[in-house]
Amino acid sequence: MMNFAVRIRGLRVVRGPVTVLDDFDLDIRRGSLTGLLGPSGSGKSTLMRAIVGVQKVAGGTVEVLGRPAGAKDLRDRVGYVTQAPSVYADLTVRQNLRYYARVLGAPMSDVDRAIEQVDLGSRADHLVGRLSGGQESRVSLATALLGTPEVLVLDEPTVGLDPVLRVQLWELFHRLAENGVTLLVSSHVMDEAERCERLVLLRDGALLADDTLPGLLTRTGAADAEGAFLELVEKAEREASS
Ligand SMILES: Nc1ncnc2c1ncn2[C@@H]1O[C@H](COP(=O)(O)OP(=O)(O)OP(=O)(O)O)[C@@H](O)[C@H]1O
Repeated sequence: MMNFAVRIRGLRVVRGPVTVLDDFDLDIRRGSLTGLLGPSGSGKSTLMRAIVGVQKVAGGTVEVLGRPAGAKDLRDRVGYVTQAPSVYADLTVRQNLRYYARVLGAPMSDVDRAIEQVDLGSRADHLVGRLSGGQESRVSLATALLGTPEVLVLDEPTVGLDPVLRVQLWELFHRLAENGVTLLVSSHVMDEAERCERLVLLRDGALLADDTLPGLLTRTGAADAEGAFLELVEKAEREASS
């Protein structure tokens, strides 16, 4: 049994004039909930795109569930939610999910289950175009839960959500991980870090840390994830200038 859901070695991604990731390595254990943190522009979305196989890469290898990222047979095993809404405004929540279930070949019984998981039961027959931004992003998330994927890659799923909903979504992520799903969840909100088993900190496309929160706090002497991140940034800058 392979222990890693994602294995990345020597990944290099160039977008336009920018080398976003260079000689990048990362392993993600199966069934883990990993937070991908870093400031805007640090390369989080690019890394996620490489993992789901929609990013052109200039070098290195990305393996997901033992297969090359983007392989055809990974299609229904890997769920991906981007920051841009991917659902149809002129369809209801349920119609959107039925459509995606059909495209993915997922059972129709998944539709109501996914709607409940993102707590949109009371909005199931509302047009997506009439929902709030946070509700709409939960519809996108629900589409990724269809077909019970083994790996979920979620790009800032909690942006624009109120604190109560954020907590509920993190509880859902934990439940999924307990059931063996591997989750990679990006955020630029450091306090969300405290909800992950493992934290991957990115800065300017470089891996600043890949550790547990307690490990990070011990290593940096900081009181919280934000402090640890700042300490690691300063350390990297000291090393770069010496
Ligand atoms: N289509 C593109 N063409 C050229 N450069 C790009 C493109 N998309 C992103 N980049 C550059 O790649 C770098 C990383 O971007 P990326 O979107 O991966 O960061 P991010 O950490 O996800 O940021 P955010 O939190 O703002 O989404 C940035 O410097 C950005 O300017």
